[in-house]
Amino acid sequence: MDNIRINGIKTYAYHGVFDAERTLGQFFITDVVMHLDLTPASTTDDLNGTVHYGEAYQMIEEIIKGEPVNLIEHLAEKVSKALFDRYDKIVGTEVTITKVNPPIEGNYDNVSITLNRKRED
Ligand SMILES: Nc1nc2c(c(=O)[nH]1)N=C([C@H](O)[C@@H](O)CO)CN2
Repeated sequence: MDNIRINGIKTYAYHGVFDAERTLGQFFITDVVMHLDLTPASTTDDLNGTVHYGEAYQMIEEIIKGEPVNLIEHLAEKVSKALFDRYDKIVGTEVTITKVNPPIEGNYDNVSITLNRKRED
């Protein structure tokens, strides 16, 4: 299946279980894969045959900057649902959210979760 990817959306936001995360905030990186048939766009050279990734970016960024939630899993679910609701052409999504510097002691680079979702008809 063809796909459109938006990679490395870096956003400062206030999601997390702990009070400190809600008050201080932290950086989140969001990577999105949208599965759809790109043949209409690739054959006609018409933007109407695909998803405008600039518009999708704005919507995703608004969600990440929006109402704080506890879990990055829930945040990813909100992004995925919004993409399906806004774009009929999308048949599947992969949303990865990374906490760049979470308040967890240890030697590691970062933490992330990935949700894979298919359109339910
Ligand atoms: N699976 C998850 N585990 C944890 C999350 C999360 O979003 N998903 N969040 C936290 C805290 O908010 C974290 O930032 C610091 O421990 C804990 N575990």
